[in-house]
Amino acid sequence: LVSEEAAAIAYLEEYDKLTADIHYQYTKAGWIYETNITDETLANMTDWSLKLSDFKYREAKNASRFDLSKINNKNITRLLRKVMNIGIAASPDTVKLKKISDIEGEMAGIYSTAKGCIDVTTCLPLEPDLVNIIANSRHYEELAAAWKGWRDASGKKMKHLYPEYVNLLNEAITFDGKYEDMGDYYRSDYESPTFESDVRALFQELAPLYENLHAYVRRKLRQHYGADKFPNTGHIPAHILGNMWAQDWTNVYDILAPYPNKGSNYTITRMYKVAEDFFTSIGLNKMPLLFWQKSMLVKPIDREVICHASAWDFGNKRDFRIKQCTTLTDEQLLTVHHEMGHIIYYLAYKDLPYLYRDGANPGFHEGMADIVTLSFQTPEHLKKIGFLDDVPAQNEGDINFLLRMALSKVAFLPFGYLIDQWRWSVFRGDTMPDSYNEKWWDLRCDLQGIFPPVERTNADFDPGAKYHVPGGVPYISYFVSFVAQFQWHKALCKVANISGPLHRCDIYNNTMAGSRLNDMLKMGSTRPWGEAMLKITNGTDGQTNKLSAAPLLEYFGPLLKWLQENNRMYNERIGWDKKKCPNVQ
Ligand SMILES: C[C@H](NC(=O)O)C(=O)O
Ligand SMILES: [Zn+2]
Repeated sequence: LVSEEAAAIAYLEEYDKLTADIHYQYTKAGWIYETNITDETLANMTDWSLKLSDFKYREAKNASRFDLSKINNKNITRLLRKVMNIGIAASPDTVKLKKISDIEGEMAGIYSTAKGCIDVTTCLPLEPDLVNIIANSRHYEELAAAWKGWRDASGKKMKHLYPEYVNLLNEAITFDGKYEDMGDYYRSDYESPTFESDVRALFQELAPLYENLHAYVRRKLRQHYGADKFPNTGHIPAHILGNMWAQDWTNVYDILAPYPNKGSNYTITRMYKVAEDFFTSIGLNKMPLLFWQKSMLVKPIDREVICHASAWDFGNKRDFRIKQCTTLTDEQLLTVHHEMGHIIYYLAYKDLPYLYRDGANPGFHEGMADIVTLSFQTPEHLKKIGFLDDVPAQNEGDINFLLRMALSKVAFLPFGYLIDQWRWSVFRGDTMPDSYNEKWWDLRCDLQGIFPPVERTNADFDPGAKYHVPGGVPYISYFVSFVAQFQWHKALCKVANISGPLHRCDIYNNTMAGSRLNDMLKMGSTRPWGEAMLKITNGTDGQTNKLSAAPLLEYFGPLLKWLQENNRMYNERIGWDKKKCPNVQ
């Protein structure tokens, strides 16, 4: 009699090959669609997504024949559970699954081909045109036109699709009774029953830092745009923060503090080479030749593409790509490092069983994508790589540098937190279609302290104006990433014996830091993520296997002190009226 375990091992070996092959086909179909949006490429992608669902459904049935209670090898049972954890593919109703793919394809198509009109004759794509207006214009009305134009052309156009999308996802995911709703399924990636309350506690711990940054930025923007633009509720207009979603404020740094513009002696390829050089300097992998041959690094001129930057693992251990409509800005240099960080993670775990080729949790993959940005943005480093012509060290003191980092790493926190607060409440049925937009602005006004520059009603669908909502991509992973990356930065700087304040630490060229990081990366998702966290933080002054806001607060400690003094000196109110939102019905 073949033991249950031996039979399971034989099955998993066969499964590993089959799943890699079909995922290769599915990923290739996705790539062909995203880099050339047509009816045919959409149909082909939908066809492969249904083939993949069929495969998952069939193999989940096959794997369920094993009696897990008779297998005490934790690795085998973890793999078998992953074969059976198939999300919405658990639904046998392939008509509904096809409908879900069709709606997703339609929403992604609307989002990626939308042209926002800034006046009666000028309609522009999001990237790079509208993004550049929001980043560079300093005219209130021009910014408002781009902000409104984008939302009218994207979210508003897909509003009618979202209610059915939510219902179909919930029907499919609750079919086998494992999950309460689609939000419950998304959260299960973190393998923790307390995950939702853990992230809420982290957010509350970080709120005072955000509120002090918000107060300072509001005062400086009020000086620039005039007090009449700022309601006495304390909110900041959503469209003057340099980013279409007000999630990253680095583009208005020039209003907030004097700082030289970025160097012009850069090319797109050099941006990628600089990023690669950082990873190889700490002992991590180079990009494979295929990466340079197959990636799409600039926006094509002859076809519609999905411009939102992304990193791709084709599942055959060789083919890894980035798709990015790269432009020459420092925000984009961050994104280049971000997407390449994903590729480094893929390369670190590429020889694991397919089921383990994943981040320890989704936030870890995003955290790895960002971790080097905490080192490479130090002024000394930027000068070293020539991205800055000259860093006026006397102006670029600690506070200016920390302020700049806070405009991306602190400003983001409420946004990274709130998207899935909205989405989870929709999947739970707490937020119904007739209050989608109202709930969205409740959260944006309450947690981010911003308000819409033009009237919003429930005819609008502003969540749909952010890529990840029509894209069906979870977002809490970015919030988790922003917390975890500072834990890792602190630990790696300790391992690298780099002393001094955390925000001045640069692990460039430090292979001890790189090898400690790689120890975590090569684990993939073989173990629950707390063990992966310990792999990095182990033995570095009291960090544990949990998420902790302490390293982020330590990194920005000097800035918080300065902000509190500055806000007090100008008698600037901290915070805003959380339950009042101007311009929202
Ligand atoms: C932070 C997130 N990054 C990403 O999608 O890669 C975003 O762009 O909204
Ligand atoms: Zn990412």
